[in-house]
Amino acid sequence: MTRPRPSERFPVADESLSSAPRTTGPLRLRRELTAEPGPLTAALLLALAATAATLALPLFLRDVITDFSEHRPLAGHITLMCASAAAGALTQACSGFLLARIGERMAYRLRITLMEHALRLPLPVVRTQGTGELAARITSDALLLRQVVDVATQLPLATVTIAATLGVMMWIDWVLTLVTLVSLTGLTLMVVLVLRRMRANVTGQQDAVGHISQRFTANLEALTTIKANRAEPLATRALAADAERLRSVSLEGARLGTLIPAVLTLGNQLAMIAVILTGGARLAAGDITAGAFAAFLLYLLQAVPSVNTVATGLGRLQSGLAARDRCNGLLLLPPENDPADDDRAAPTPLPDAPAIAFDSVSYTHAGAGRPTLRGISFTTARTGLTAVVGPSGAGKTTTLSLIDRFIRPSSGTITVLGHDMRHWPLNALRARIAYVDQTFTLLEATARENLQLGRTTPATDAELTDALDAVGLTDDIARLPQGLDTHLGRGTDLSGGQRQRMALARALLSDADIVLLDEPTSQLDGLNEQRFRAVIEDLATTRAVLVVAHRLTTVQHAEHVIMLDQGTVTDTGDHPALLARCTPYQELIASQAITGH
Ligand SMILES: Nc1ncnc2c1ncn2[C@@H]1O[C@H](COP(=O)(O)OP(=O)(O)OP(=O)(O)O)[C@@H](O)[C@H]1O
Repeated sequence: MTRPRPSERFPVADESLSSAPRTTGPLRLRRELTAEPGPLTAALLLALAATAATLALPLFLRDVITDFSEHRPLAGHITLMCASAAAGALTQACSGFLLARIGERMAYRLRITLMEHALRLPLPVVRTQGTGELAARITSDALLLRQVVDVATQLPLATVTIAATLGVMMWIDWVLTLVTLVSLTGLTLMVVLVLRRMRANVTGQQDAVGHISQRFTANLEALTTIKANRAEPLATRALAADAERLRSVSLEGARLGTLIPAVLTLGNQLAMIAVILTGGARLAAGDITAGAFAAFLLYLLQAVPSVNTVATGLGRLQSGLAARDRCNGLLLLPPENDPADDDRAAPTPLPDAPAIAFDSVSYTHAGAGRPTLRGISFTTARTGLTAVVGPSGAGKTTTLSLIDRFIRPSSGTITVLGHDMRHWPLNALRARIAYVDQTFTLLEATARENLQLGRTTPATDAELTDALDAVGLTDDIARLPQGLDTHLGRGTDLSGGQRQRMALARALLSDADIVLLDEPTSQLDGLNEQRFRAVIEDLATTRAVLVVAHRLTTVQHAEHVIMLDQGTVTDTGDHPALLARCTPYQELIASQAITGH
């Protein structure tokens, strides 16, 4: 089975980006910065040219002044000066644009990699991480990383400038150069100390950003409950505490940020004092001429901006490294599919095997004190309706989650269409199963796209119409502003019952062998419930339908009922048989947890 290419999973606006190298495994900053060596070299050369043009200006100015004093024509040198200024501006702009382009492309690749990886994480891991925390990686962390790109040209240029200046200084006077180097080493040590603290601080800031966006997202998702319970002040207090944490850690960052220029100024001044004192003594001793000493001081002053550039560049690099570590915290979480999935062929279903077979399966939710499922065993036929019943918290949803491999058993074996679940590549397994969960969430996409999720080939209009008719949604969809092409979510939404029927229509349109339905009638009225029963009975003639049921009407029509209680299978059989012999089942019916609507 081949894995879809990135451009198939995420649409690529700029075609050239689909061939841009993408990160696999942990993110490495150097590899990312040098992912496009051609444009990066061009940006570096253009920046060099801009620097050269700027450096040439004083020389032309000197010539113009000489022309003035010697009454020679000025046109030639003025033209050269203007051309040099224009070339400097142009090359600087081009270099800046190239760098911005490299940075944006790097952020694009990074965001795609992070989003793709997050979507492939196991559901329990995503829940533990938190949606807001994960979202912060593709917003603020990616932004920090994007800003590191400028450093890729600034640092080498400034380093070359410093090295060249030091070379000339060494040529003028090696003793003074040594004094400068010792002073600069002291300065470097101080800056390194501040930078180390800055990196830890940036990590703290980004964690605080993730924390606050997590809580805010969770509150927005629960807004109806918050409003209904007048819990806005409570929610605001918790958010304010997070905002306070972010403020305090950011202030500490700002304090460190202001330390760097202060340390630089102090270091530069100390270097200058040391050089003046030593130079003065050498001048008095006749070891250096006044002209050479003046030239040395000028070069020292010229090196200062480059030293500052290196220090601020290293500061940005620390922020980038902190963001890289946070991104790697996500990228190093193992995805839910096995690494070997890509190379594994999907097994062929065995004709006589049951659709699903559980053999002594146990499962404990992460963080739960005791097992949710304890050694459950059952089988379901290749076609027909199986109802899973049991009191609330018995483990019904957990059982369905195991079948679609959202979670993996702690022990025991699950067989799907005759093959151990571990032998199915994840995509191939899920292609065999249609799952309608309790939330009936719609994607922010058109009604047509929502209906066809999970299909390998697009459905024809006739197939869509048949599915909508079967679940009684034809009129509801026709009333939407653009019918099937109406974008759902945000402004235009469907009711709970309509969404439930959309989910059922999606199951109808799928070519899955197994259909899992988790309490599919909870939001349906009487008429739609009858429709629903007809649909699942129809589905069950050709597929295995496993339904978590709370209504007697559904259970009565099931060929097979699995009674779960406190994580164990209490009994299996058809409705009359269980009613006759299974006390927990009788109690369930009597307590009207299964109602006779
Ligand atoms: N993500 C989770 N983390 C920890 N425990 C969980 C998690 N999800 C479910 N549980 C626990 O597992 C047990 C079984 O939950 P499950 O959702 O499977 O029950 P159910 O039979 O479907 O219940 P209901 O009919 O109320 O939907 C419950 O006790 C529940 O508290």
